[in-house]
Amino acid sequence: MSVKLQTPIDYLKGVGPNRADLLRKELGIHTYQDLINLFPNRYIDRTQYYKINRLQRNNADVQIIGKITAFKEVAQKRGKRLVGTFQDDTGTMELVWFRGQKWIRESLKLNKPYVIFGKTNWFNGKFNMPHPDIEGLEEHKGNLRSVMQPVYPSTEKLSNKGITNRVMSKVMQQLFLETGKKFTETLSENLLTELKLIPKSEALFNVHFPTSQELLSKAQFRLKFEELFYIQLQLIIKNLVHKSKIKGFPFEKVGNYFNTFFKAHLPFELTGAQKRVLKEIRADLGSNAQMNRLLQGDVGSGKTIVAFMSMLIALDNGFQACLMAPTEILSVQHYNGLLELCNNLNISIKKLTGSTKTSERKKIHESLENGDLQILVGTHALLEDKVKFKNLGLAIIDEQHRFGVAQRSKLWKKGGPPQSSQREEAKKSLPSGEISGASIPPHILVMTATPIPRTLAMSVYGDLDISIIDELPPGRQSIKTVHRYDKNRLNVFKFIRDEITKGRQIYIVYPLIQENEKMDYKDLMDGYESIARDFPLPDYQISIVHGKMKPADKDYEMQRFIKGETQIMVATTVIEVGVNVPNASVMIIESAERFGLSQLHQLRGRVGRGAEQSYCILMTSHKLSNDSKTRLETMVRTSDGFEIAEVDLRLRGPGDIMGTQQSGVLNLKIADIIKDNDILQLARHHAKNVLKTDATLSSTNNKVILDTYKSLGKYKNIWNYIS
Ligand SMILES: Nc1ncnc2c1ncn2[C@@H]1O[C@H](COP(=O)(O)OP(=O)(O)OP(=O)(O)O)[C@@H](O)[C@H]1O
Repeated sequence: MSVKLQTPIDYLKGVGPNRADLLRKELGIHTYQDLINLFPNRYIDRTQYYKINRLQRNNADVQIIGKITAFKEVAQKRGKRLVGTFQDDTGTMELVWFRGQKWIRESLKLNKPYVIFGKTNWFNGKFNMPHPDIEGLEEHKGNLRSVMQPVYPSTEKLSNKGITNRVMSKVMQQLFLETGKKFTETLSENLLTELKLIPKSEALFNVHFPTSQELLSKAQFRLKFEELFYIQLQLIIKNLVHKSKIKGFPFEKVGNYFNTFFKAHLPFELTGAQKRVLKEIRADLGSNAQMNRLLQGDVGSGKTIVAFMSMLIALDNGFQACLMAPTEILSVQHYNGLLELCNNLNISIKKLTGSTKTSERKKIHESLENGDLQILVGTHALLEDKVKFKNLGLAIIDEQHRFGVAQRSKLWKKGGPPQSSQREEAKKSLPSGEISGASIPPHILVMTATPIPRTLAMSVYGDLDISIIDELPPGRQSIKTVHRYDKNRLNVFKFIRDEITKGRQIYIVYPLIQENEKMDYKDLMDGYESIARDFPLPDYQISIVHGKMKPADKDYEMQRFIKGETQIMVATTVIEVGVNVPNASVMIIESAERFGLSQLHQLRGRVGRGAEQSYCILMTSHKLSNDSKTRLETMVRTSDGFEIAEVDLRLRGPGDIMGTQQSGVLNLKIADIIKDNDILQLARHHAKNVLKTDATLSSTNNKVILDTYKSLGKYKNIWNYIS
């Protein structure tokens, strides 16, 4: 059987070289197996028949039994059309063909019972059906698709090239005929029995030729479960292998740095969530495995202190730590924040960014290599080859979405040479025969302020451990969010004046979308000028920050705002992540309809960081699309980052959410990451269970799972294994 499924699609009767080419190019179908795994995306109920006198205008999926009583050719502007009079016991209508007329005339017989299927139009006082799907009544009765007709994805696109849905169904029938309808089972007996799943062969048959809704549902459930099960199995195994194979340095103790800070210098009491997450990190760092953890926390939830205290554990064990942020502004801010926290602890900390002067750079390189420097904060400048640590024990990455996996792995190699003394010490505590020092990577903590819907996190980051800070520090007031139109601008400006009089600061953010950069900069500069007119010197001071400014100028403007020397900050989204100015209490987002939901949420997170009541005003001037309306309404309704992320996922689909590209979620053939969330949870639960009792999948019962798992490519196509 396996030989058969690998057969190139050209060999299937009814395909031929032209169709084979189309199938390959347009649908990526090369073999019999690819074809079997092209699942229909919907089904038409073909047990219902219309009567001609019950037709309404523009009915889709209409099926009628009747006969053709006459043909005529009608001249039209270019060429002619063929018209057939079609009659049932209630009336007549017309069938129309604009091409293939000769063949139609030859193959269809007058007065023979036919079943026609298609979309009806109303033209010249009559119903007609152009290019109907047509078959003899007898043939129709014996046809499997006469119950529920599958509609295959993309056939619409290909139907004018000859691959109609009907052709696809025929080809599929032929395929099942040639393969004998028998396919190797790919789930274990235990799973089949426990979950009452139908066998593989039955599922494949019923998904392509369903004979009832009930069987179709069972077939879909089984195949969706299977698809998600193997993705989850793969992710969990990856995580387990990581934990058992990739050794990390066990940070055994919590020492002076941590304890002194905790007892004497903690600026506030930690929230329950911060404590829980710190415990999770502490447990990772103390184990023999390398930590590979994602720290999710909504904007303003207090990730920085967690990051800092994790660094203290590294320092307590004689290791260095680093923190990498995606932008200069953010890394400077992190640096300033951490510098303050380091103040009483006598810790050496430096920052390294693109604008660090060469002489300073040299000093940093030296002190990193000789171990004098304990913490380095910076941008991707940290990844440069010249940056060598003596013994990097913990690397923290803020907002890794912007860095990507390749850069994350670059940090892995920065651990430092194996001969350093702490490394030697740490190695001694590893079980004997483990990986050599050179290949022991630092622990990695990835922080993100963009909540990732749990469903997606499970699929995309299933191989990372995830910690969530789901509690805001006490005393935070919710940010009042409103949507205002351009015509309300005067009121909005009055509101800004009032807030400034109270001593608050204001952000005004303009969109900046790369494709339209020129226009956007013009909008920003026009906006700036108009604000400068309405808020004139010397009463008002305005900062402006955008991506085209030199880093030093940006920093200067940013610092003026942070110090409270300016009251208004006009900016593009460069201030989107992480910027922390507690006195800023109003966020005005211009052309808010142009921002994505998670971006709006991030921007709003820049206010509400102090004790004062804060506001977010979403300004729009244009007519809104439905999606934009949903985005703005969601922002006004809720400030829960996870809820917002769920809506975002529904609106944009997983494809646009960063990080999904590397995962299997985009290649799903039958399951839907959003709609099939329940099946996903079930699949994850069972994948975990199977591995809990039989981690190596070596039991007889799990042999089928092991075989299937082994034949999986790197999620490229989870269905490449039936044989
Ligand atoms: N437990 C706490 N109690 C009171 N204030 C806290 C607590 N934790 C953090 N904060 C304060 O809350 C503010 C936000 O914290 P932080 O900057 O760490 O948030 P964040 O999670 O990094 O958010 P973002 O991703 O938006 O930068 C800071 O001013 C910080 O000092």
